[in-house]
Amino acid sequence: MSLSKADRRPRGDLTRVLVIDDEPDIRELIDLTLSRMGLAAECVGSVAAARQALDGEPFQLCLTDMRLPDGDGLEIVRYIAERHAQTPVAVITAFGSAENAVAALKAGAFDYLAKPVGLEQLRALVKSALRLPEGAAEENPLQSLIGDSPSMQQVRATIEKLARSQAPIYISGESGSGKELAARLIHLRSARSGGPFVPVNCGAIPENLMESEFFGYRKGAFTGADGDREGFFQAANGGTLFLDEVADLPLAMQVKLLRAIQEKRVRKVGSVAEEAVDVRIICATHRNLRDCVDKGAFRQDLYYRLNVIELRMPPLRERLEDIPPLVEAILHRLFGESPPQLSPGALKALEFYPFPGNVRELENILERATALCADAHIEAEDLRLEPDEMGGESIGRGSETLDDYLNRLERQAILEALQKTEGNRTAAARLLGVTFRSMRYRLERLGIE
Ligand SMILES: Nc1ncnc2c1ncn2[C@@H]1O[C@H](COP(=O)(O)OP(=O)(O)OP(=O)(O)O)[C@@H](O)[C@H]1O
Repeated sequence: MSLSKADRRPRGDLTRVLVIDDEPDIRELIDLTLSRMGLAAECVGSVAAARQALDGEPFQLCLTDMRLPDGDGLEIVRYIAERHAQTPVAVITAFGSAENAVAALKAGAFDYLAKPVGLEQLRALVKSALRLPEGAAEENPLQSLIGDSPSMQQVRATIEKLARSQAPIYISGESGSGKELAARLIHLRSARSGGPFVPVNCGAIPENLMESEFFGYRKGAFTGADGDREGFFQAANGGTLFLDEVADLPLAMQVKLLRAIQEKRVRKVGSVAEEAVDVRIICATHRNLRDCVDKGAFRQDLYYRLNVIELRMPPLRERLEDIPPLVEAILHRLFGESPPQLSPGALKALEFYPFPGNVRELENILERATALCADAHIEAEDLRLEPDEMGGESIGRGSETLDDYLNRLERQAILEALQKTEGNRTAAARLLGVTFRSMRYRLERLGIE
C-alpha cells in the first residue's frame, strides 16, 4: 500500500478520505486539493489495497478510479455498499464513458467525476458528500409521508437510500400519488438539503421559452431581454432540480437537457461561455416513459441518463390501509386541533373508492365534504363519490392496452357495487347480474380485497 503525505499527518478528528487511483499525478492532485480543504487523504493504487484500507479505520468518503490494475472501481463500490454502507463513494470515469458512470450510480456510488478532473467539481462533490446527514435525524421529514402499508414502508426505505446518492432518479406513479412530495423528501434527506429544491412543470413552459427558462439568458439575447437572467439550472445550483412531467419536453429540448446533465455545464442563451452547475436531477411523469421512448417521443439516451434509479409511488387503491391515517392527517392539516369526524360508513365508502386522482383527490374530497357536512360530522353522502368519478376518464390512459382498459372498467363497476352494498359481495354480485362464484373469481383476478 502506498501512503501519501496526508497519511503521515497526525489524524486527530480529521475527516478521512480514501483515494484509489493508480496514476500518481491524479493521486497527487486529489491529495493536495483535499489537504487544502483540511481533510486527510489516504491514497492507494489497487482494489486489494482499497479493501484492506476500508476494513481498517472508517472513512468519511471514498473516491475511486474506474480502471485499476487488479480490477475495477465497480468492485470497490459494491464492496462499500455491502460492508461500509455509511461511507459515500464516488467514481472517477474516463471522459465520455457515461455508461460507466451510470453503472456505478446503480451499484450505489454517490456521484461521479469525469476526467479530466476539474478542481471546482471535485471540491463541490467532496463538500456535498461530507454534508450527508448521519443516520436518522431527530426531526425526520419522512414522517410527512403518511401511510404504514408495506408499499409505503418500502417507499420510505428507498427514499432514505436514494438520499445518500447523487444519482438521477425517475419517480413513476399516477397523478396525485405523491411524486413531488417524494422528490422533496429525497432532497431534504440528502447532502443537498441546505441548497434549493427547484420544481419545474415541464408541460407548462411554452416551447419557445424553454431554453431560456432552463439555462437563463444574457442581456440583449432577444427582444425584451433587458438584463441577465438565471435559468432553472442556475437556480438549483447546489441543490435539486425536479423535472415534473418530463415526458412533455419537446425533442429539441431533450437534446439540450441531456448535454447539460452529462457535462454538468450550461450555457445561457446569448452567451458564448459555459458555466459549471452542480445540480441533482429528479424527474417524474405520470406517463410510461419507456413507452414514450418506444414511440419515438422521448430520446433513449436521455431516458437512460434520467432513469438511473426508479422509485415507484403506489396508487392509493393499492394501499387501502393508508386511507384512515391519511384522512386523519389531511383533516388535521385543514382544520387544526378539532377537525370534523368521519362516520364509519364514510370511511368504508372511501375504502371502496378507486381514487384515480390518488391522495390529491382524497384531499379535495375531504375539503368539499367538510363544506357540505352538517355539524362537523362527515357522512358517506357528504363525500359525493359519484359513480362517474369512479375511475376518471372513459377511454384508455396513455399507453393503456385494451385488456388494462377493460380490467379498469370491470374494477370500477365492482367497487361501485361494493360501495353501494357496503361491502356485501353477494348483494354486489346480484346488482351486477353475475353469480357469486363469478364475482369471487373476478375479485381474485383483479386483486380486490
Ligand atoms: N403519502 C402521503 N402522505 C401525505 N400526503 C401525501 C402523500 N402522498 C401525496 N400527498 C399529498 O397529496 C398531494 C399530491 O401529491 P404530489 O403533488 O406529490 O403528487 P404528484 O404525484 O406529484 O402529482 P402530479 O402527478 O399531479 O404532479 C400533495 O398535497 C401531497 O402533499
